[in-house]
Amino acid sequence: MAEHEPVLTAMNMSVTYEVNPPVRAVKGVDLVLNRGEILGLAGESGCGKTTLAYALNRLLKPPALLTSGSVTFHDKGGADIDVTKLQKNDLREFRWEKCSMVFQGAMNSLNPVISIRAQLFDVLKTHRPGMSKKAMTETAQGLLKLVGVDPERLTAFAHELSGGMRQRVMIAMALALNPQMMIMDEPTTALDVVVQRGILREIMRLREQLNFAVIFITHDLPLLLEISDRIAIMRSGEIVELNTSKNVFENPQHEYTKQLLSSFPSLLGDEGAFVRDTGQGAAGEGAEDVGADESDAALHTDRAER
Ligand SMILES: Nc1ncnc2c1ncn2[C@@H]1O[C@H](COP(=O)(O)OP(=O)(O)OP(=O)(O)O)[C@@H](O)[C@H]1O
Repeated sequence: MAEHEPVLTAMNMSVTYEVNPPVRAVKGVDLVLNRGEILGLAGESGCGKTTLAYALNRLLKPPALLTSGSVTFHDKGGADIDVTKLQKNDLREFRWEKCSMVFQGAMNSLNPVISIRAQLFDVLKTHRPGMSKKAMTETAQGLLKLVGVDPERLTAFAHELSGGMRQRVMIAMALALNPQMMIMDEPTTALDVVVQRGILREIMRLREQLNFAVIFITHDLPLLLEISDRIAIMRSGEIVELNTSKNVFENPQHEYTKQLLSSFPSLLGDEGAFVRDTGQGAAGEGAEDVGADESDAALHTDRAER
């Protein structure tokens, strides 16, 4: 659960795409992510969610330009890291060791010609150079187990895994160096609903177990209401409302939040249609869920990948 101790503080973030005419995609955004919390970032397509995430992780490329803002990472060792000033190795280390990212299409970015083991080993060899082969194997097996994939699958190639399993492997990679925070940008959108739910439960269970914080980006507000501690509502490059999930749902303040809520009819159904998962139940369900999800993943692989 969230401890109200910040792990990341972003102030006055503004990003412009320097095209003609310029697009001001993010405008003066302040955001604090607390240690161990899931912070949902919601808003319709094009409102600037991905651009903001890239700015936080220093992944912006031209024509995107950070025109203002600071990002401070509060390391668990006590040091404050000015992310906007990090260079080369320090930036590389920050991106995987402290703050990792899972993208929507991540599962398609697995290398098709080398095994899952080789890809996990690559991460470990680069960031943990002294690690023995035995230790790397154990770590890689442990990571797959963590995300509910049979460690036997280490020798598999990407095409031998379902879409759901590949996305789980990407989450394992993002977890490989035990980061303090993760940015997940539509990590399950390309998957069918059953596989999606299995992975979301897994993410919630893992965050209970490992206590990393998550910025979870999606346009799917009902999903965020279920999994997030707090939700930031973004519109036209600005965060117009930021509150606990409960308050966003029960007592939305901004007109746009109200509109967004009303655009999901399922949220307005009979009482009981909306059930917020506390994460407690999810922790115990992990193992069972994996089996269900894997068989479903196998059944629906084609659909998930279309
Ligand atoms: N390379 C680019 N050049 C110009 N404008 C861009 C570029 N990339 C994004 N934009 C614009 O920046 C704004 C924010 O885009 P962004 O992708 O961050 O939104 P988003 O909320 O993540 O959308 P989605 O949910 O569709 O991914 C949009 O108006 C988009 O058209």
